[in-house]
This record gives sequence, C-alpha cells and structure tokens, in this order.
Amino acid sequence: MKDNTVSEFTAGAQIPVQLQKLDQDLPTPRYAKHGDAGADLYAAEDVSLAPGQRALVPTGVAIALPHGYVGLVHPRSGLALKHGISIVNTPGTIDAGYRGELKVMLINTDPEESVTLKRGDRIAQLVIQPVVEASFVEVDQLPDSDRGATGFGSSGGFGTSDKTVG
Ligand SMILES: O=c1ccn([C@H]2C[C@H](O)[C@@H](COP(=O)(O)OP(=O)(O)OP(=O)(O)O)O2)c(=O)[nH]1
Ligand SMILES: [Mg+2]
Repeated sequence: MKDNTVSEFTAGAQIPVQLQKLDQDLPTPRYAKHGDAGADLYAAEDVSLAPGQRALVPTGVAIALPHGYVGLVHPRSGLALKHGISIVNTPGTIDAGYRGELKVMLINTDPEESVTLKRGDRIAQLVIQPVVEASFVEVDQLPDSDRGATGFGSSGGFGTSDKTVG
C-alpha cells in the first residue's frame, strides 16, 4: 500500500487496513465467521467490574484506517446477554487519523453481579465503515420534508394508546 487512501468503496469488498500489534502475544483481531460485520477485539489486561462500574480496557492493537473510513467499536451481544456488559460510548468512534491503541470503555450494567474479564477475552467488535464528510452550508430556512420537526416517538408504536399492530 503506497499511501493511506482508498478511493472507491464496494459493498462486501475487503480493504487492507494497517495494524500494529502493541502486544505481540495477543491474537490479531479477526472476524469470527465469514461475512461478519465486526472483527473481535481482545482485552490486553484482566479487568473486574463491580455493578455499575466502568473501565477503559486496552486491546493491544493500533490501526491506520484509510481516509474516508471510520471504525466503530460495538458491544458483543453475548457478553451483554450473559453478563450485562456494554460499552459506555457505544459505538466508540475510531477516527481514520487515530494511531493510538484502540481502547474499549466497558461498563457492567448488571445491578448485582460483578464481572471479571481476562486478558485474551474478546470484549468488543470493530466495524469498519465508509463515511462522508459534510461541507456545512448555512441557510436561513431548511427545505420542507414529510417528517418536519417531529420525532421522539411522534409516529407511535409503543405504549397502550397508539398500537400499530393488533
Ligand atoms: O471507544 C473508543 C473511542 C475512541 N477511541 C480513540 C480513537 C478516537 O479516534 C479517539 C477520539 O475519540 P472521540 O472522538 O470519541 O473522543 P473525544 O472525546 O471527542 O476526544 P478528542 O477530542 O480527542 O476527539 O479516541 C478509542 O480508542 N475507543
Ligand atoms: Mg472527537
């Protein structure tokens, strides 16, 4: 790879992403199954989380994403279901220019049980996506749209008074 630029994006395509191992003894992040959206990230340290506690957990890797891409650090559903482990800032944003260690801000949402994760456990998954950069154009008036300024449940679909099904 001569430079760090990828000009075209094709759905399903593989792009090369330079990865530096800061911890040689951990496996390289990988997609657990062919077609997975996220590559699993490993904990570089043991971490114990009391109920409600959070911790910034190192993963032992740094990457150089091509310009025009973002890395999103998503929780793993198995850890969430079994132990209530989530990510405080989910999804974490890995900027293309970031060269530091990828870190995961885990939180234990279980109200009663502490959770201990070990070095080498897969704690999160990194989803890489193309992004567009906006050039913001300031206007006095925005164009009309079907939705307008409505939101925050305005279309219904929950609660007892405005069921959309049955
Ligand atoms: O879960 C995360 C989130 C962020 N980062 C790293 C990569 C990212 O590029 C950088 C900055 O993240 P973000 O923009 O979310 O944080 P900020 O609070 O806006 O800090 P900054 O002012 O440095 O942008 O921190 C991680 O390693 N893990
Ligand atoms: Mg930022």
